[in-house]
Amino acid sequence: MAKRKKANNTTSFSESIGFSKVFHNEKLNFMTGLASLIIAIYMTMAFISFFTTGNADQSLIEVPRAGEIMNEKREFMNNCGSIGAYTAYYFVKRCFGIAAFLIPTFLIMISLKMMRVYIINLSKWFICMTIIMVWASVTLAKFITPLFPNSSFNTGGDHGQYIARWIENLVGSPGLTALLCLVAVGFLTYISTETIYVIRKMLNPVKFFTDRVKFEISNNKEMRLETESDEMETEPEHIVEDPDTFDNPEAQTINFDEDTAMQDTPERAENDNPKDRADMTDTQAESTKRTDPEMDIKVGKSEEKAHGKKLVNPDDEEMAPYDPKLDLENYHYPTLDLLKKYENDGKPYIDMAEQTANKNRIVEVLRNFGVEISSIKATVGPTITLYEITPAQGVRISKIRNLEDDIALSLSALGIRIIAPIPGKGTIGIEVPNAKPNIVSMESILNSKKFQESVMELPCAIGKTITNEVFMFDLAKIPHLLVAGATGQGKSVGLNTIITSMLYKKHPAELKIVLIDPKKVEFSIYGPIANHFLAKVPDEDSEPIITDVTKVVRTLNSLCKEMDTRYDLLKIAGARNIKEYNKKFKDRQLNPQKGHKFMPYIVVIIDEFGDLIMTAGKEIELPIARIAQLARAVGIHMVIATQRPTTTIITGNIKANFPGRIAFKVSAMIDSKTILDRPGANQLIGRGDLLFLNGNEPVRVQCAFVDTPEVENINNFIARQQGYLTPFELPEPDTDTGSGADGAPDVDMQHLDPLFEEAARLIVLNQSGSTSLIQRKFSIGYNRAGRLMDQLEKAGVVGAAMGSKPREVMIQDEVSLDNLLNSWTKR
Ligand SMILES: Nc1ncnc2c1ncn2[C@@H]1O[C@H](COP(=O)(O)OP(=O)(O)OP(=O)(O)O)[C@@H](O)[C@H]1O
Repeated sequence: MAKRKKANNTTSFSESIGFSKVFHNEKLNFMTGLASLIIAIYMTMAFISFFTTGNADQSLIEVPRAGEIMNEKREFMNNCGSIGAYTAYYFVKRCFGIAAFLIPTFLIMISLKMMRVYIINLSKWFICMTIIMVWASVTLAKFITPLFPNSSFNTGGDHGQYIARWIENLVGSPGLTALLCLVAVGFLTYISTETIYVIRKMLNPVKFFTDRVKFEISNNKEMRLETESDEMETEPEHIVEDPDTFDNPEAQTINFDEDTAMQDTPERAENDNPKDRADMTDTQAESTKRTDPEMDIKVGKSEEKAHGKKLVNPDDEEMAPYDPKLDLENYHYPTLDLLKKYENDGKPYIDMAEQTANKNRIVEVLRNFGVEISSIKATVGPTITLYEITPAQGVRISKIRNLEDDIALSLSALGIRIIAPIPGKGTIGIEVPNAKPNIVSMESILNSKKFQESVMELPCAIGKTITNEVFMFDLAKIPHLLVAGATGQGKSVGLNTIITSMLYKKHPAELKIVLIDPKKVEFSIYGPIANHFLAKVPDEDSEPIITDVTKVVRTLNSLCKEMDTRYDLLKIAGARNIKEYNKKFKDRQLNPQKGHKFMPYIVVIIDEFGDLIMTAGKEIELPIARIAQLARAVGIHMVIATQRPTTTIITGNIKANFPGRIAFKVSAMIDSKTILDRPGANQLIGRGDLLFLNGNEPVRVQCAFVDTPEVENINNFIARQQGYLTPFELPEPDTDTGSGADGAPDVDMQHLDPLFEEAARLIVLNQSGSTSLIQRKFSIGYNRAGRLMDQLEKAGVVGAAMGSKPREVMIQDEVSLDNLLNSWTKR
């Protein structure tokens, strides 16, 4: 698992003022938040009281005497005592005047955030409030205080007065006024671009009343229609930039390319139609002339509507498409400021001396072995440099391939890999690890245009290639992924990277994750988002992350059942896959009363799959293979990880059904062959260096690094928002016994399970008819425990199954149980 990494990174505001650590402890957070709230209220009361008592208390504060602060004789008039008087004196009188009220206001915001009442972007509010406070203090001192010449109270405080006087000395009163206006306008523009329109309107009011519609053609490719009117009935469309969501300006910029826009927007396509063009009125046609950008448009009187008969089917009228996100319509996707930035993020560090030395050594070694090359080119990646060699005419590729170890020796570096030839190019690649590897941050990956603009169903951005491109794949297309690598080489970080990138793109209504974690520690950080993103079989045990081996079988069987149900629904709906089905459902072509429902994607992530196979063997392998074979079309995808890439764990059955493979560094070539069907993974350098295979040739990728605090931040961000009431419920799996005529299962009571008697005693002693209790106590699989339970039902020890609840225990004490058991064993 990712250890906490100390990196030289830029810290966020909350980190720098020490809040980020506090934010991780819920109780501490709450109490600190509550304390700040009380302090803020106290400050506000002291400030208010200052207006009536400030003068009286001033002399006591300015000429302090020993012990006076104890206020034993109640010399201080302020309602909040001597501390209140001092606080108010300092902040209101000495600092910001009336504007000092913003200090307790900001404190209230901090407390509300810490108590998780609201999600507040504190850094943004801090900047805004500081600007307002400083500005207001100077403005009040300049303009309001002179209105009350007899008052000893200065509305802008000493700070305002001092700054106002200082600027006035430099630029005079008009200069100060202009400066204050400029700051105000600049600030309002920062808050909202609407300010620009208002100011334009104020500067040229006549034009705004006369020119209500204007066409603006900014360049040949773009044609923008700006309609500005005082009585605008429809709001102009703005692209709202949410600074909280993504701070990559490039990715937020939407370029409208003429060609694609014409294809994409139906309105444009219509206008492009020659017939429609002919129908355009002269006035409209003229409006598109670029040489005549300004014109009036008269809207002709529209035809009167027919009354009486309804032209539209009343049922169709309300058929707005179904939106699965409506349940959590205020859900905010995690923001990029939750992730860390690193030094040199995204930019490879190029050490020219190192590059030249490597090049010289490669050329020299090859020459020593009689291989001449005609050119060599280096591409520096985050952790690896690729040297592309073009051999001289007549040189055999196999000759260079055989020199792998010699080149590695001469470069005295581990992790050299030779790709001969590079697919699609007539060159040979030699990958050499950089002396100073760069960390690829998750932030740099998710903040890329490629990720933000991706329209993949399940986008997984896992890192950067050697050429520094963001590497992504669509898990929905893969459709199942096998991750393997020796311990400590970056598997867990890799799994977190996959989960994180999906969390950044998917709404809780669209994605459900089943987390299986036999190691018990890897996925526990995802506990807080259980009600948003996790799925589980309903059980008396509320833990949504499955750590118990016996429960894994149950969950996998349940997933098989969900898969079968989904296939049935797809069949009835006449859809070939989940995408088509969900589209039909959204278009309201499927009736929810007939069992149809919106299907979220389900991603099953199993860490340490090897452990499971060792303990439960076929019981695990069979459902996994079944899901892997069939579940693709119904949106169930699997990612399984193991640190033991042996053929006993990654069996032929598993391999055949997991076309997507990620190999982190492994110790032996044979392991690499097991995962990738070829060597290569044994030559990686670890720490997230991986080979991704899906089809032909593996791609070398440096996995993005996301550490535990980052994942916690993301999860807390999601957890603070409204979620569903429970994790997504998977169906109760079937036990493999049928039902008898009496409703009780068809059970073979001639061959009682050897654990029958012990299980009966366990149930009676605990007075709990729980299958998982039997599983846990005897460390047996779900199927066997289920069969035992059925035998106990038939014997009359427990009642019938009651869904996910434990069964009723029919025998109250051991004496009655002994009698019952005797009767059964005698038969
Ligand atoms: N992409 C990465 N970039 C930089 N360092 C990494 C990366 N991935 C992993 N590391 C480093 O390697 C360490 C081990 O990673 P990780 O915990 O993911 O290994 P693992 O294969 O899951 O090990 P185990 O199987 O024992 O859990 C991390 O703490 C981190 O220091």
